[in-house]
Amino acid sequence: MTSLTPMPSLQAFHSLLASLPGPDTAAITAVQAREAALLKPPGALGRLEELSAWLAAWQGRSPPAADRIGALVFAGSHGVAAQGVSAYPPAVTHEMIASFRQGWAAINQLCRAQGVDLDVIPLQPEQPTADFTVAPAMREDELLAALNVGFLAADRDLDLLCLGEMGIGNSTAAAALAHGLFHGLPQAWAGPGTGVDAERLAMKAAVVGRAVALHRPAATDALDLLRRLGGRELAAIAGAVVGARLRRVPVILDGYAATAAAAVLAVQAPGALDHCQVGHRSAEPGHTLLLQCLQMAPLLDFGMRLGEASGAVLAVAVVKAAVCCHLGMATFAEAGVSGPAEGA
Ligand SMILES: Cc1cc2ncn([C@H]3O[C@H](COP(=O)(O)O)[C@@H](O)[C@H]3O)c2cc1C
Ligand SMILES: O=C(O)c1cccnc1
Repeated sequence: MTSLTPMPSLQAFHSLLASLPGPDTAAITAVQAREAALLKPPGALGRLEELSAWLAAWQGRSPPAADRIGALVFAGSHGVAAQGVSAYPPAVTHEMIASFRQGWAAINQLCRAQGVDLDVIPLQPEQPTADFTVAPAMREDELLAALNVGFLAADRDLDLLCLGEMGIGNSTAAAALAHGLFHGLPQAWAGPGTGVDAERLAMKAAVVGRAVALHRPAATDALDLLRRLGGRELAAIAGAVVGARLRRVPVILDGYAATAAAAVLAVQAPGALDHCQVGHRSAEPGHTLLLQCLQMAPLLDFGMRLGEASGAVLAVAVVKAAVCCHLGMATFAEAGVSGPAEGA
């Protein structure tokens, strides 16, 4: 069943953001009532219990499910890569798209391990965005088109959606977005990405500083910063987050790049990421800062810094575990186990 139609204008996207559906409070209450009756001291499953309630809230049903799980990897090319901000050449973006199709990449194996359906969605990888140190990365029509790619890609029947990216140079775009949205110092937001040396890292931070100095004064709002500093794959992630919200599909975001793309929505419309979890804390230092700004706690902390939705898909194991406990455990009454001691 599909139900989303392309957004005709950026104004339409703004309107959607201003009227996003909220959580299903009856489903939350039902999950919490069952959790309280299950065979464990109340709250003893910690965040697993919270995850069951979160899933139910945003799926709009109790009990929640975690059977049909998808991962979308959006891929795009960045003009800023020509500045030498990555340890790898821009051609890797295109080459990795081919590798995803062959099943050779890390994300292919993680999806197989977790029972997740993978879709790789290229956004004109042969045509880099403009170098944002000299001009806005995208025109308004390009931003709208990329948002729509993500928005419509999220239009599927799923219990959970993992979002990630591929795009050489996009850890620079992520740093510029984070710096543009949350201020601080460019050096705090720029990290090694694919593994640049100290000299290149200093140059990358300078690129981030120059880009934000150029674009922030002119930007009309957070979405306009995404147009100026983002890439097509990052805009597609933002579009997919909104599409999933409308389809009542909870989302797991991947690392630094995916979280920076989604952060645009949080700044534009507080609460816009309430149906999202962050799958892991990336080893990219800016991700920790960004999570603090967003007040989001990652599900895992595995020292990963890959992208490709890898951290989001790995975290699916945790969400599945939450649902298995919620559905499969007996209640005290069913098991005939004694409740708390009197007066304890
Ligand atoms: C072989 C290879 C596979 C990857 N898969 C994801 N990325 C990751 O690295 C890129 C960001 O780092 P930077 O900003 O330093 O270019 C993105 O494409 C991201 O998805 C990869 C990078 C490489 C080299
Ligand atoms: O956390 C990420 O998204 C990330 C980190 C390094 C390189 N590419 C992506």
